[in-house]
Amino acid sequence: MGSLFRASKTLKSQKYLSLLHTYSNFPPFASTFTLNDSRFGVAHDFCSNSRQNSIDLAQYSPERIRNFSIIAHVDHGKSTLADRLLELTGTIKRGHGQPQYLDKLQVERERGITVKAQTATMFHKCNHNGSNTKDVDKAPTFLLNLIDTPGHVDFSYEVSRSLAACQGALLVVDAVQGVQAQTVANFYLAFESNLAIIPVINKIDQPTADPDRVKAQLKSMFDLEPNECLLTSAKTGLGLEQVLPSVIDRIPHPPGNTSSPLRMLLLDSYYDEYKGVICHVAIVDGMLCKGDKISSAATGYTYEVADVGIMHPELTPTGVLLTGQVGYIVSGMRSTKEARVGDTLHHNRFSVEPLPGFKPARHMVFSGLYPADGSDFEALNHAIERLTCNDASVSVTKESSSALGLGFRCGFLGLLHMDVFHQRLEQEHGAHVISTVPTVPYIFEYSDGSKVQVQNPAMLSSDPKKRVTASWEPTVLATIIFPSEYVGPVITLCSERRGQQLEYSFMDSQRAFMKYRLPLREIVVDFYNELKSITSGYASFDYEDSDYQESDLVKLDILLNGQAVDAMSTIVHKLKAQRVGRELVDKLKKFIDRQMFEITIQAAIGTKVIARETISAMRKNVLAKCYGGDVTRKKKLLEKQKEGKKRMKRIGSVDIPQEAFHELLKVS
Ligand SMILES: Nc1nc2c(ncn2[C@@H]2O[C@H](COP(=O)(O)OP(=O)(O)OP(=O)(O)O)[C@@H](O)[C@H]2O)c(=O)[nH]1
Repeated sequence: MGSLFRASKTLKSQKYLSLLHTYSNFPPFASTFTLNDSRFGVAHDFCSNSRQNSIDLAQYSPERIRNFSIIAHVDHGKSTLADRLLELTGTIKRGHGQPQYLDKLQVERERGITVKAQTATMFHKCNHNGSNTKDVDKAPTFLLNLIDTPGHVDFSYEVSRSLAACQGALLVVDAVQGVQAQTVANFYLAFESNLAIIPVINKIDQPTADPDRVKAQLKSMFDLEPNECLLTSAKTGLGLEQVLPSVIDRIPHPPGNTSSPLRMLLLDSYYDEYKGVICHVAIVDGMLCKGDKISSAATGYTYEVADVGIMHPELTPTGVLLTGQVGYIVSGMRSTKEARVGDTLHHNRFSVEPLPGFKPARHMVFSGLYPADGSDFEALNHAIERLTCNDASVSVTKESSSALGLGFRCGFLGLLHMDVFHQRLEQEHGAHVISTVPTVPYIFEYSDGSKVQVQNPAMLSSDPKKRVTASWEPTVLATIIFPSEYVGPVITLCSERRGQQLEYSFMDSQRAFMKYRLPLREIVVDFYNELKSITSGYASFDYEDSDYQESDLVKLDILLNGQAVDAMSTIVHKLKAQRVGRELVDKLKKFIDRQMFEITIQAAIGTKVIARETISAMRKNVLAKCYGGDVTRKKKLLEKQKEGKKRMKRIGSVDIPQEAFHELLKVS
């Protein structure tokens, strides 16, 4: 495409026209496309659909496109920096009154974290040598696709997918906190994807900012040159003018072949009530027009493109997407099973070599999801299907529990991911769910020689002929960075969690760096909170999955009035069974209201009871504190009690509130 712009005006338009006719499904001259670039002198009719569209993408050859991500440790300022860049390029209004513009989900705004990668297309005039030109009118305009990514380790799958559409990344590091665990993880994700990395030291407005120390850390850990670091404050705007020129100058343009048949990578999708499935795509080769017929390499299904455009920052139809561009398509896909993230879409008339796609997500935590009201199973099914369209990293299979009825076993990338998924189910789809105790995927070997992966304790065979002869649990390689004065407590915590130290060094005089192999089971629940509390909030933590290790595992059952509640059983290390059993029983006692009869709560391994509590009988009288005769107040309290009961789950004869299930999740 580079030569395209060096060629004559006629050649340019002819080449585009011939490309369009070769690779689009439109017959020659039936479709027209308006090329408005004044340098061309003439306006060419090119594709009928873009006539109404004010943005003309035809003038952006790959040489004038930069696709980049913003990556960083949690809270180092990615979303704020993204806001400033969107304002700087006029993509959103300054003072638009909505900080962290790209954090669109309610859960993101409430928790102040990014959980979904978001793309926004910006246009910026700049001279290619990287300096903002004095003569703005003469400088060429670049099309910049910015992808804001989550920082939390549970969402690193989002980061690695986003990086597949990029050639470069801004590695944002807090000038006070310096390099943290997710800085290390994200750097290696970008490095292994061969991206150009621009270090950005942010928050330099802070009184305790120490950019020189951070520069030294970046040099010693990643060999990034101090003079390549940009110094910014996304809050005050200091130093921001260097960011986009550096992106244009230091990040290569997308490769891709404009004259090859269309190949586009499906990056993400979500369900829109009005438009159906909307897919985010990156055009790797060729071009796509509205009305084209495309096929999926994964499913073989064919679709007609009903709408195509860019996120600028909201969906903006352009009628066309060209090589190197990132945008969205609406193609009448009906379900999430059709929109497969990592799939290659191509014109149905040409068969193409599929793109490598993405590594499948590895699920770290499994949990059962059941409708709070058994009759809502279909509604929950529908809600999960819609949500997995926007979160392809969740695995879903149907399962049934004797206590909770029909439900789903879902695999998540971590506990925060699981929590966010629940919240989104409730907030975005109005579903009320009960989740079972999370478990990690164990492997068990039986006396008949068979081996099974167990994602649900209920799957463990109770057949006496099939005794468990060996068991294995998954482990992770954890990176922990923290101030050196906390070395003692961190080592103690890791040994309590059955960790094995692999590496121990100092990044500089103030910060220690440790690598541990830890059983996944030990970190999924509250390891990070504990680590934060023993280091006064200064430790950062990240992990990658590793091998399975042999381990002595047992199934721990919870019995209510002698009846086992399958949704509450869990698999634990034998040495920890006693403590975990006691904690589970104590928690349940706190959360189950006294009822008209006595309730016994027991924790047991096989037939051996290891902990027991009793709740004595009594009806909870909600009107006890309500003196006097205000009928409306009494009615209100009784209504509230009724509402509360609806949210309880009757197991055998015992009503268990939803919170009890949630509390059990926190026991490790
Ligand atoms: N003082 C100062 N504060 C900043 C700056 N940039 C961001 N912040 C603040 O830092 C906090 C985190 O900023 P975010 O932009 O949400 O960080 P993030 O990296 O996107 O966070 P995650 O999406 O959760 O990973 C917010 O309170 C911002 O206002 C800066 O340059 N200076």
